[in-house]
Amino acid sequence: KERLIRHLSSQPPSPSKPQEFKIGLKRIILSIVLGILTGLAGALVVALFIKFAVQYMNQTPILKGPVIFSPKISAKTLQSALANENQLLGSSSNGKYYKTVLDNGLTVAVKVLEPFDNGSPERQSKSVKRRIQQELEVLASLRHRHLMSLRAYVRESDRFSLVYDYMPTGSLEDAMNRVRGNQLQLGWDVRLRIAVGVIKGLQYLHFTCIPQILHYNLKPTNIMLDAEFEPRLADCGLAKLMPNIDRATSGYSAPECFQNCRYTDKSDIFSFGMILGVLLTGRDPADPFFGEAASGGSLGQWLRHLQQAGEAREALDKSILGEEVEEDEMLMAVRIAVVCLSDLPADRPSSDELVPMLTQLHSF
Ligand SMILES: Nc1ncnc2c1ncn2[C@@H]1O[C@H](COP(=O)(O)OP(=O)(O)OP(=O)(O)O)[C@@H](O)[C@H]1O
Repeated sequence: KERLIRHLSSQPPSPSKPQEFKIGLKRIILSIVLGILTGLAGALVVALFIKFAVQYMNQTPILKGPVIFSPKISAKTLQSALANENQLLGSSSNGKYYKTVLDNGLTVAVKVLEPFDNGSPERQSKSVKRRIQQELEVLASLRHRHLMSLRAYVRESDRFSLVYDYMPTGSLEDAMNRVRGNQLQLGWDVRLRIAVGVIKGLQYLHFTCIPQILHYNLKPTNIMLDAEFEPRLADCGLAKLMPNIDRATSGYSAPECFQNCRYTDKSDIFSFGMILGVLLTGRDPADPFFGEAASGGSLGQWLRHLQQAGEAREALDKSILGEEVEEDEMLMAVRIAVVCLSDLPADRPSSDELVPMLTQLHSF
């Protein structure tokens, strides 16, 4: 009996070491598997959440009527002004610009874009409208001294109208046409100020905006001038916005645009080089002179040829020649224009590099 009591009171025989190890291993494996399963379930929940969030964002309602970003404009005055017959300012395959006076006396320029939809299915057309609407919200949020601010937009069916401030001085194209017709004198200091303003506007789009915004259609008709001839870039990003817009037909477009290659910030820089060339020479790139063999076939080739031959002075607009110091600046500016007009995008400087290059030409 004594032996039985001693046996009952003693501890149960402890499991042997390998058994203990096996149990521990099982527990570890079980916790790893459970951990992986929980992780996978969590990832699935997050992925589903993102999917629904994206779907929800895509489902943002398509706004009808005017969307206003300026306190000076009301939806009612804008709609009644748009219903009137307005003065045509400019026209292209992408749309028409009209001058409109609102009831409160404010004069605005309205770009009526060509309808973006040509019989595509309802769902596709809705997603295009949503995308355009989202992009317009981004464009409306841009604020820079050298950019035209989008003041409002109106969507009617499959057509968008964009509202900007009216600029009485018109565009750089208008100003250069008056210079060519001897109706306006634009000195080198003003022309350089215009070039600096344009490149600062591009620098903002290329380096301050996140994600980067490209202009896609930089040319003198899209550079507005204020009363002091300070430039403001118009139609920023519009060419990308509209699915059926005519993109690569401007004489200011980079060679890669015609070869169906990727459009980059350096393609905008090529257009800037053309604009600098126009400011320096006073010539229109569409001038028949550039069609002749003697000119090399384009404003860019002509400038490059004269610069390499050490005859860049020949290219300068006679009406801006004068002081020697200024002429040195102009010759430096010709070199800058030529490098911006390089065939290879990688050989062109960025807008960030061009701002100091141009501002250092002259102390502003
Ligand atoms: N905000 C504005 N204020 C005053 N005039 C303007 C304004 N916006 C445009 N214009 C006038 O309209 C002209 C440009 O018209 P439009 O944009 O239709 O031509 P485009 O630039 O050749 O076309 P696109 O930009 O579609 O390729 C300018 O040269 C200018 O005379």
